Amino acid sequence: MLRSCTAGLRSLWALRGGREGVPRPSTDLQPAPRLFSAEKVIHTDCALPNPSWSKDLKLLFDQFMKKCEDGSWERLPSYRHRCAQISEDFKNYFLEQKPVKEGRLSQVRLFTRGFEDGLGFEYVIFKNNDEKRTVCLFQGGPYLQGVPGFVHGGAIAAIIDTALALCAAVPGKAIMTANLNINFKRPVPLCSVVVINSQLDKLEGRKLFVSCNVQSVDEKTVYSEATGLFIKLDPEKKSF
Ligand SMILES: CCCCCCCCCCCCCCCC(=O)SCCNC(=O)CCNC(=O)[C@H](O)C(C)(C)COP(=O)(O)OP(=O)(O)OC[C@H]1O[C@@H](n2cnc3c(N)ncnc32)[C@H](O)[C@@H]1OP(=O)(O)O
Repeated sequence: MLRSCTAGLRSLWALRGGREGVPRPSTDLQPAPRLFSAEKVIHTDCALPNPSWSKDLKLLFDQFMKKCEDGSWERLPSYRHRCAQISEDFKNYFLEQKPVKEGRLSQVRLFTRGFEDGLGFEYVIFKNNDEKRTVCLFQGGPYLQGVPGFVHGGAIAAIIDTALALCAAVPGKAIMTANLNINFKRPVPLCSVVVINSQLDKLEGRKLFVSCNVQSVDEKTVYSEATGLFIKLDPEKKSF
C-alpha cells in the first residue's frame, strides 16, 4: 500500500513538473489569486484539495467546508512563502536579527509547506472562534518517514506545533511557542489521514495554554496527545 502511494505521488509530481510554481490542477474551490512580488514569488493557498489528497482527506474537507457555511467555522488559508502581514507582526520584535539576503528571499518557505504537493505535509486547518478550537486534517506524505512505514516524530511535532499555534493565534499579535509537550501513544502510518483537535484551555496574561489530540479518522485510535504554551511577544521588549 505504501509503495503504491509513493509511486502514485511520484508520477503525480513528475507529471506536474515537480517544481515550485507549477499550477495546481483546478479544484471546485478557487485558490486565492496569485500575487507576484518583486521577487517573483507565487502565493498560492495550499490549504485546498490537490490530486495527492486521499478520499478520506477530501471527504473530511468537504464536511468541514459545509460547517463553514453558517460562519461558525472558517477555513484558514495557508501559504508556502512568507506572508507580508505576518512578517510585519514579527519584524518589530527582532530588531537585531540580520534579514535574509535579498537574493535568497524567494527560497524562504514555511517549513510545513516546504515540500511539493503530496510528498510532505498536506493539511488544512479549520477554526471555530466561539469555541476557541481548531481541527487540523493532516496527511503525512512519503518524505516524512521516520521508522519505516510511519511518520517521523519530528514531523508530528511540527504539525502539532502548527495546529496549536493557529489555535492560540490572536489576529495582529505575534506569538511564539515556549513549551511543547507530546505523548506519542501509537505510530502514525505514512500516507494516512489523522485529525488534530486543538483547544485553547486557558489565557493568563501573555500566556496561552493549548492542548490537542491526534486521532484516526474513525476516532478509534489516539496517536498522540500534546499540550503547548504560547507567549504573546511583549512590545516593550522589542528584541530577544
Ligand atoms: C506562532 C504562529 C503565529 C501565527 C502566524 C501564522 C503563520 C503560519 C503558521 C505557522 C505556524 C508555525 C508555528 C511555529 C511556532 C514556532 O515554532 S515558534 C519557534 C519556537 N519557539 C521559539 O523559538 C521561542 C524561543 N523563546 C523565546 O523567544 C522567548 O522565550 C519567548 C517564548 C518569546 C518568551 O520570552 P518573553 O516574552 O521574554 O517571556 P518571559 O517574560 O520570559 O515569560 C513570560 C511568561 O511566560 C512564562 N514562560 C516563558 N517561557 C516558558 C516556558 N518555556 N515554560 C513555562 N513558562 C514559560 C514565564 O514564566 C512568564 O510567566 P509569568 O511570570 O508572566 O507568569
